[in-house]
Amino acid sequence: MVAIDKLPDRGAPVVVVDDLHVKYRVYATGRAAKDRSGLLAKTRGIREVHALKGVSFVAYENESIGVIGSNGSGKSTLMRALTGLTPPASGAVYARSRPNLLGVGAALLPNLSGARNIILGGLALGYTRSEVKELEPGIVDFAELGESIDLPMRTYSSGMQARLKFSIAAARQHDILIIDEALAVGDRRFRKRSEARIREIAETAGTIFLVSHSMGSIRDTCQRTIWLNKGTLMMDGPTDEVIEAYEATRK
Ligand SMILES: Nc1ncnc2c1ncn2[C@@H]1O[C@H](COP(=O)(O)OP(=O)(O)OP(=O)(O)O)[C@@H](O)[C@H]1O
Repeated sequence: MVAIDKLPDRGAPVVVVDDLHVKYRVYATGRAAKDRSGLLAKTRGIREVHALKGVSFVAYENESIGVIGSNGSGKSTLMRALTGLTPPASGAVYARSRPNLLGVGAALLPNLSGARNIILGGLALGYTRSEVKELEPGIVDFAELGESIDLPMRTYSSGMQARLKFSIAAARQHDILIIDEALAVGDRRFRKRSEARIREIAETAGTIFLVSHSMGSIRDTCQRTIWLNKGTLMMDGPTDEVIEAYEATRK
């Protein structure tokens, strides 16, 4: 069901997803079950997971798009496909510029201080060295980590780590920014501030995808929402309508 024409005025198209299919090939070890002849049962071997099954949509300038769906519905797969990290089995993703995934986590090192990780995370997101230096005080302020900024990151709580990651990624304007569940672990006050920052990025010509299980965050941040179910696009339209339909199926 597509209710896209009910959305307000559109800017230029920024991302086009065209009949996107993604498949994972996994080696299943299977259970050590033997059949009656004493041979291993055929639960082992390469198995294919068809994670996205023909997803299509267009994202425009200035949009914050919520991405919802139950566990395993394909949300993270779709986001990784947008960044080019996961190749399509068929179909295509066209983007005006390379989308940045707010998941600098992989690049951050637990034994380095928050301050050193700001440099590392900034570089991983493609900021220049001088940009990182310039942005650093703002990042430290936004993360509100106080003196902990000089302690190793392994001493941070998961909420503190999430704040640092968000602050690094949101310090700069992005053309296309993908935020996958990063807000879920922060406290309420930080969540509100991050949501405000997301709206700001979207207003100044960015396009944001926010993947979340928190309908509150999606409602407060996104005018448009995409609902994925078992790898297919169930609905794409105004957030209130999509969340209402999604919640109706979960009662
Ligand atoms: N690296 C991988 N290798 C094999 N299968 C994978 C891989 N990543 C995801 N999958 C499978 O693809 C499907 C979609 O997973 P995905 O992580 O995209 O869902 P999701 O909607 O983001 O879930 P969640 O809400 O739990 O984060 C699932 O069946 C999952 O098991």
